[in-house]
Order: sequence, then C-alpha cells, then structure tokens
Amino acid sequence: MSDASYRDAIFSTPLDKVARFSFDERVVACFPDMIRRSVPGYGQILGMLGVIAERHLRHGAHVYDLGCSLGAVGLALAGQLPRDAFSLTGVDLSPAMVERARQTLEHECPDHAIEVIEGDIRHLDYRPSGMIVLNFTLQFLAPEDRDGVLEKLYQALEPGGVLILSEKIKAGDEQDNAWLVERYHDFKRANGYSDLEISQKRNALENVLVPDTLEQHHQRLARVGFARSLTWFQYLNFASMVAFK
Ligand SMILES: C[S@@+](CC[C@H](N)C(=O)[O-])C[C@H]1O[C@@H](n2cnc3c(N)ncnc32)[C@H](O)[C@@H]1O
Ligand SMILES: O=C(O)C(=O)C[C@]1(C(=O)O)C=C[C@@H](O)C=C1
Repeated sequence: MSDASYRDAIFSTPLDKVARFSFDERVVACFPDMIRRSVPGYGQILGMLGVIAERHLRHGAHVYDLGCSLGAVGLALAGQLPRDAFSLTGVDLSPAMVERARQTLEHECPDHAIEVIEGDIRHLDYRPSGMIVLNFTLQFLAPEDRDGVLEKLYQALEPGGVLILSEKIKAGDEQDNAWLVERYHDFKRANGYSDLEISQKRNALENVLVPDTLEQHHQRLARVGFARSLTWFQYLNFASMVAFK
C-alpha cells in the first residue's frame, strides 16, 4: 500500500486497563504495519487471491470483500486482473477504515470498478456474485451470528462461485493449540513486538476475536450448503479456506 502508514505501537506502553480492541482511527493509522507483522502469511494469501480468481471467476462477475479494512483484497485483485475482469464492493463497519480505503483505491486503481460501502455484513442485501472474500473478518462476529452470514453468502453466490475464508484458528487439541499459540507469539517477537505488546493485545482481543477450529469452519460451510470446502493455506494458527458452490 502506498499511503502513509505508521508503525504499530498501540500496545507498547503499560495500560492501566486494556480496552477492547476496536478498528478505530489509531488502528487505521498503523493497520498495514499491524496486519503484516501480526498475521502469518498475510501477503501470500493476498497474492493467491488473483490466481484463484483467474481460475474461478467468470469474466465480469461481481466480487465482495467483506470486512475490507483498507481495501487490500481489492488492491490485490486489481493488481493482477484487467479492469473489465470484475467489479468489487468492499464493505466495512468502521467509518475510519472506509474513508481511508476509498482514498487508497481511488488513488491506486482509478480504472477498476471498485466501491467501498460502510455497512454491517450481517445485515446487507447481497447481489449475485462470483467470488466472496472474508479475509480475517468472520472471527470478529459473535459466534451465533456466523451461520446466518454464511447462509446469506451461499445464497448470493452464483453456481460455480467461490468463497474465500481466511481466519485465525484454534486447534481442537489443547496441547497442539498451546504449541501453535506459543510459536505465534515467537513469530510476533521476531517481527519486533515486545512481550508487553503481545500480552496487552491478547487481552484486548479476548472475547472480541473468537477463533473456531478448522473442523468447525468446514462443518459450518457444509451446513449452510457448500458442497465442497478445503483448507488451501495454513501458517501456524492462521488459515485460509476455499468453498465451492
Ligand atoms: C482484520 S480486519 C480485515 C482485514 C482485511 N480484510 C485485509 O485483508 O486487509 C477485520 C475488519 O472487519 C471489519 N468488521 C468487523 N465486523 C464487521 C461487520 N459486522 N461488518 C462489516 N465489517 C466488519 C472491521 O472493521 C475490520 O476492518
Ligand atoms: O494480533 C493478533 O493477535 C491477531 O490475531 C492479529 C489480528 C487478526 O487476526 O485480525 C488481530 C487484529 C488486527 O486486525 C490485525 C490482526
């Protein structure tokens, strides 16, 4: 992303009371740095979206990027696919994210048909689409809301359409999960985060980001109608799945 982004230092000083994590202006200002240093494989996942779209997206079809933040999915697709290959709607609940995403996309890919709307993906009227991307977004919805959203997305997808679901996950086995979480914290340390930053962010995300297991995800995808889903990427406790209608 070409826009100015600050280094993430949000949790670097001791806080009396760690507030719940939210996608406010402070997070927006450092988000590209935060997500690249916090999500293992983030860049690789984005890089594959265009490859998957080239294989599965009908020419000219519509794409949704749900929980688009600063529009990274739209940027990645626009960087790999010609202007007339797709139109895209990015949706985000955070006004600060939406404002910055619009600026960035207008500046970076003015010729692509990409719009960004402020909205809640739980209550949107979806139009027929060839591809729907949830890149680290479903994890922020209350668990009881997840089936309902995915049902709507299944209905919105055209036959042959694909859903991409990237998530922070937990392992079903407690010991395996502990190992993944410990190595994830090592990953963060290697990317310059201190123990204080790691533990304060962990507290801020408690009950805000609630991970499911891969099994829970695939069961949910099957429950809402997807005939086939598979995990195409995993790096520590972060994974990306694809589901086919
Ligand atoms: C981790 S970020 C997504 C990162 C982004 N997809 C990317 O690839 O760079 C999660 C985003 O989901 C948004 N979000 C959370 N709940 C939402 C909801 N119910 N409706 C729309 N957006 C939501 C947040 O505002 C945040 O920007
Ligand atoms: O930092 C963490 O612990 C994370 O889980 C990373 C994570 C995410 O997975 O969405 C959490 C919040 C920010 O949106 C960026 C990345």
